[in-house]
Amino acid sequence: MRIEGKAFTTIWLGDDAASIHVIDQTRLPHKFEIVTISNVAEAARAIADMQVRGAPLIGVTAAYGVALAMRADPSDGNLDKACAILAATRPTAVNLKWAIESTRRRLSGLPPNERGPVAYAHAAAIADEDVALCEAIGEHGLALIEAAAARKGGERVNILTHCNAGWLATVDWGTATAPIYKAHEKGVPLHVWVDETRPRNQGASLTAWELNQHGVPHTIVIDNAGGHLMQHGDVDLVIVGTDRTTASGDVCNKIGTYLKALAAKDNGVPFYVAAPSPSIDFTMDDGVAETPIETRSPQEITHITGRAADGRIETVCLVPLGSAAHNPAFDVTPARLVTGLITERGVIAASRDALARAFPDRAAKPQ
Ligand SMILES: CSC[C@H](O)[C@@H](O)C(=O)COP(=O)(O)O
Repeated sequence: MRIEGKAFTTIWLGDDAASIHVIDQTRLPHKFEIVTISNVAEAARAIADMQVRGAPLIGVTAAYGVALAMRADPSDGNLDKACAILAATRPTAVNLKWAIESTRRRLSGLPPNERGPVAYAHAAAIADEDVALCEAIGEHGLALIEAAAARKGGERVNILTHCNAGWLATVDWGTATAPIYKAHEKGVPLHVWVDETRPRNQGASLTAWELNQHGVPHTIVIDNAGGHLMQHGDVDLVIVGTDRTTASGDVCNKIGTYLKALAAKDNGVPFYVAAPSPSIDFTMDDGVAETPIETRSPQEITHITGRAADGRIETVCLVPLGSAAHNPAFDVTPARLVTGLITERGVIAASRDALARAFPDRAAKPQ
């Protein structure tokens, strides 16, 4: 993707071929700052503090985190320690576990002196694969947007999205945004309703920022507006991402996604989930009962950060002193509410059979 005319991915290797660089997503949309990560503790902190976020990017960052640890000390003990530190950062996005386990499998049989270079190559391969998966999702999702445009006789297609399942959540393209970028590039008239996504406002701060960078027409709405827009025919399709989709097609995604799916069902609006295979957890079945839901700090609800008129970044309190706040960061949308999963292998039903048919290689194997 291009930021102010310059091509960027969201994570890249430093000139020393050891440290990695990422965009600090806690500073957007106000400041575009690049952070250097030089060791596994810094990688873990960047994930936990959400300087990097979004399921696919969390996975890639963790893979590089293991590589940084192996460069410092390639012993078995340090491999275990690095994997444990990274795995403890965020519980919900399965890409984290997937990337750590994939890296551990790749390294465990190797002599320690080979582990550093192999770990870097493996992290780079995971990053490259993420770009390819997102691009394939883009092509399959493009067909859905083109079909909607054809149904509307060429009138603009209104797409609603939640949180940031965009370029910033991945290495490139995004998951939910890949079809949008592909359609926009192809000249399909479209407009995106961007849910602000309280409490951290990934929609208003991140999705809006990247759509702006790419000239995609969009409008930010409060999280509660989606049902109203759907009732009035203002949403043609919903496309969201996923942090963990189970073998039966239940979709865990940013808190508030479930309510959008209910409103979409009630209004006959197609509800699609862009789901690259590393976000599918074939070891899990019942998403509501089994998905570990991250609870984040109440301060994300009670306080808000923004840019003051004089340009200073300020954090202010929104609530009465003494009120409690509870901050579950994800919810689960049952498969019955999902029109389809846009995977790298095509658009499929959110069902056990369809997932097993599309991914026979993954469905049979332990994660
Ligand atoms: C493609 S990333 C996964 C989701 O689609 C995204 O919306 C999301 O929930 C990210 O959560 P975050 O808590 O910002 O890491």
